[in-house]
Amino acid sequence: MRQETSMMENIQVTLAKGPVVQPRRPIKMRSEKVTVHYGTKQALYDIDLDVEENQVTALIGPSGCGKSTFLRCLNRMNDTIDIAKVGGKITLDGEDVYDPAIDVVELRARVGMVFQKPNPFPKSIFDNVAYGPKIHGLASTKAELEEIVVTSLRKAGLYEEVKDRLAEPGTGLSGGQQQRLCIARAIAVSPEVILMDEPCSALDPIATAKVEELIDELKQNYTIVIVTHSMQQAARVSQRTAMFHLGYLVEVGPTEKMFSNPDDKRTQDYITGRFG
Ligand SMILES: Nc1ncnc2c1ncn2[C@@H]1O[C@H](COP(=O)(O)OP(=O)(O)OP(=O)(O)O)[C@@H](O)[C@H]1O
Repeated sequence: MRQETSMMENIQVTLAKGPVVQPRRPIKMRSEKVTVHYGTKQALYDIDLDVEENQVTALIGPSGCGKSTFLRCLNRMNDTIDIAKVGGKITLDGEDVYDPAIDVVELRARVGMVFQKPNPFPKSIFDNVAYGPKIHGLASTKAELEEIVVTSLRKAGLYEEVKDRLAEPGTGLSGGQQQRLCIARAIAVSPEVILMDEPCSALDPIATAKVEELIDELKQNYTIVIVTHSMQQAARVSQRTAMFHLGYLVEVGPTEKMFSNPDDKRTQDYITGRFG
């Protein structure tokens, strides 16, 4: 009970530092009655969720509730899983992302993804970031490409640490630096939305703090959806929180409200550590 109270106190302290009034923003992505089946097993039921522009939306809920499955619906990463079948509708700026006319490679440049475990390519730091802009034809000269790489590394808060070793392998960086390199790689193709699937779960507290600071800065230019198991992290970085349970979206709302006065008992139980 004491542990529960102190977790709530921590979250309250974190929230107390954040902005209090959260005006609603334009809707960047909208999910309507989204379902996912893996074979015969249903993983998501009728998910209606609006993702607001230039905000961080946190997806929380106990293990196996469908957070990652939902995240992967947003840029059609579930297409890569043979047995996954997605129903319902998802739009990006009002455009149906499951429309057969949509170029999925293009979609994934607009809706980028950062994974749980940093996964730099076995290439140099420079090439890791340059790869996307090259295949998408975003630079017509070497100088333009260099400019994109440097700007992306700066935006990811990594440039100062790596500027003297851009030709060295990305895999030689620390875990936290590798994760920021992966964020730079996502940024390099000028995405509009960045999906993050537990981006700090493999990082130590200092590297986690750096990535969290970065997420806070990135929301000025990008819309971010993050899956996290850490209630403190959700409270620190997000403006909106969506609570999933057993494949259902239990509730979604301003993070402050979700952690201080949730509507649903399951949210209350989860954030106070009663299950999960
Ligand atoms: N590739 C897959 N094939 C079959 N079933 C899957 C697959 N991926 C996920 N599932 C199932 O879908 C359900 C939701 O899983 P998902 O990974 O989306 O949950 P989660 O909330 O992200 O979990 P965690 O917090 O543990 O990462 C689970 O029952 C899981 O076993």
